[in-house]
Amino acid sequence: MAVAEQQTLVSTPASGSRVPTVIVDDVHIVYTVYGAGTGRGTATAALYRLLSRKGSPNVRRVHAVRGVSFTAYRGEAIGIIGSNGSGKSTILRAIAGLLPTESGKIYTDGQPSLLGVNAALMNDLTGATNVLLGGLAMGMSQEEVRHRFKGIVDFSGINEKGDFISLPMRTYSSGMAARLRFSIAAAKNHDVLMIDEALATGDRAFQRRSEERIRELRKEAGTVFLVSHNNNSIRDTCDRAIWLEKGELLMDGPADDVIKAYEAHSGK
Ligand SMILES: Nc1ncnc2c1ncn2[C@@H]1O[C@H](COP(=O)(O)OP(=O)(O)OP(=O)(O)O)[C@@H](O)[C@H]1O
Repeated sequence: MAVAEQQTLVSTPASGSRVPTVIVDDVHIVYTVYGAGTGRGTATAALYRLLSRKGSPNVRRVHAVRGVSFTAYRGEAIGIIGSNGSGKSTILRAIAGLLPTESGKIYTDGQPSLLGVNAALMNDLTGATNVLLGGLAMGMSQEEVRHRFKGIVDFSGINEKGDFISLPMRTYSSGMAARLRFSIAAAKNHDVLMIDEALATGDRAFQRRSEERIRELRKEAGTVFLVSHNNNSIRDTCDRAIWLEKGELLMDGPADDVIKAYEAHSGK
């Protein structure tokens, strides 16, 4: 794989002008899948090929993002919408520097944090130890994590029904794990914070707290990207939305307008 085309943005804004935090310039992203079938024939034929182990392993390319360009500015919360497989997670992973681009360039101001990846949570360790590790992984000092510990646990709501924070993460439901991950990540101010469907797993009370925190993070001058299939979540937290479909950018504009067009398209 080629080296990721993510570059640091050196911004020297004139006073009063908007400060760009992420520039995505005509980006194409292609996954290479090794050992894939050719896609021809029936499922039975594919199973036969698999069992007979004949032929060389096939390589297939999935062109997930096609010529996408946009600029994000400080203080914006941008919703990324589109149907399943339209390239939303892929573009976020590329902005985080986790995927190389096939062509095009991504410039970022600081290190973007992709929620769920930067907070390196470990299943066999307790929630409490994960709060410490996650905080350290995000660059906080031990003192800072200790100072924020209670706030993080309270925000997550993990201890609402008993002392769960001292149990290993593997005993948590997927919703509880997602809430703790969000709470750790949201404890720090980020230049660019990207949240991929994290809000979908929490209950309504947690979603409200998270949306409030996203609004605060925006005020603290960061840029927030939110990938979600919940259009109301996007409407409540984002002023701008980007609509991807089959890897292409179909629309970029005020969240209300873009969601309206998307809903009309998807018949919701
Ligand atoms: N690791 C991978 N290897 C190969 N192809 C992949 C990989 N991850 C995603 N893809 C493909 O890239 C395309 C875009 O996927 P992506 O996960 O970015 O979509 P998405 O819009 O986030 O979807 P969803 O709403 O279902 O989460 C899809 O065709 C998918 O099959």
